[in-house]
Amino acid sequence: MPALTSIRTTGDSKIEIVNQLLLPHTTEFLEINTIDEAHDAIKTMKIRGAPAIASLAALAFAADLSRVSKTSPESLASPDDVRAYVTPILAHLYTARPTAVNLGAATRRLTATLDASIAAGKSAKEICNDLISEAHKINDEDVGRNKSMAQWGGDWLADVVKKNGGSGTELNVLTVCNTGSLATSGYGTALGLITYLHETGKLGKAYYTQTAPYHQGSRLTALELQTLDIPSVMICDTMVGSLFQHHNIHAVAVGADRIAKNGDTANKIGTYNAAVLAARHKIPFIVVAPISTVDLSIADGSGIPIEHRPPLEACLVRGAVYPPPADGGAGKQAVVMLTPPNLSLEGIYNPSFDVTPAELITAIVTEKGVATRGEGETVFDLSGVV
Ligand SMILES: CSC[C@@H](O)[C@@H](O)C(=O)COP(=O)(O)O
Repeated sequence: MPALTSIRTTGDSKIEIVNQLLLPHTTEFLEINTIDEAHDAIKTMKIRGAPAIASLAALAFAADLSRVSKTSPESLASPDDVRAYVTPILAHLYTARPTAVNLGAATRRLTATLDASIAAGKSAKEICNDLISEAHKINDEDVGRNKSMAQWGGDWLADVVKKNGGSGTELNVLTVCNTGSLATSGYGTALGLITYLHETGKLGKAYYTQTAPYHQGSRLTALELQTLDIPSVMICDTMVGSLFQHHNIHAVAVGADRIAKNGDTANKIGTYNAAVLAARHKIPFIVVAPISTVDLSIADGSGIPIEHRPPLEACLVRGAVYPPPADGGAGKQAVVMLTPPNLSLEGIYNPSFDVTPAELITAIVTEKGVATRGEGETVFDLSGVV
């Protein structure tokens, strides 16, 4: 089966996303026709995953600019008009989710394009064309770099295992959350590494946590692995320690929402738990993320803004009613409350991300290669990598 997709586009302005809140039981494509619809889709997690939200923001921006250039060209008559129009849009898109730096990297990159095109003395129309083409690049370049990261990381892991006396095949890799085609523009980051190992005959099994409370693992990673026919095992989030005690796991591979200059990494809640346990069991812990996820303006993890989701989200699970209908179709979609009625929402802690300190990370893989810590170092120096 072909890999899943999070965003599809037709022409220069039709954008559709798969509503990830309804997966894996219902595949519903939603049209994104305005900047506000893109902002809402990102904020409410109809689309999620650091690279995918940056791609949607960029594509929605391009579609909007292209539409306005055609329908009311008089509002974009001068370079100053273009700046006045696009600046608040980029600022608004940036507010949709705070932790994933890729969104900010995309809006900053578009602002830099605007500044450069204005400084070069271009006409308003040329500036708009530059912005639209740069926005498309943000989406288009994602798949290629994911494939590079997957290869760098997959080959590196096989070598490490061989150096430690293993065969470098039948590799069992645990992942957290969802980092595949649904979280990116295609192929994925950590899930891309797992896919690469599978494609090159080096994978034993992919293990993945359910990833409560949003269940990106049991809803999305399960679906992606099933679609790609990759042998896999799901575990509950609480089972990571048991898995490491009883099974031969060769690595943990995760994505990232923001990586500080010293390598401290924010990723889906539960990643830090897995890293602590991996260190205890001497299992390599690999972060796979594009360069755009590295934020050199933040010295260490204490400066990374952590999104707290609405408390109610931690009380709910989404899925389909069980048992499914006899005709083999998906059951009716349902949202079920797990907690007692009237439980105070003030008594619920719901951070969406945690920060794994660099000293627990064995390698950070980007499209440029594999960065490791120096001998005896507890941090990375990523300034040379970006
Ligand atoms: C390639 S995706 C990397 C991260 O964005 C991913 O691991 C993650 O934490 C996603 O969180 P989400 O809250 O689902 O957007």
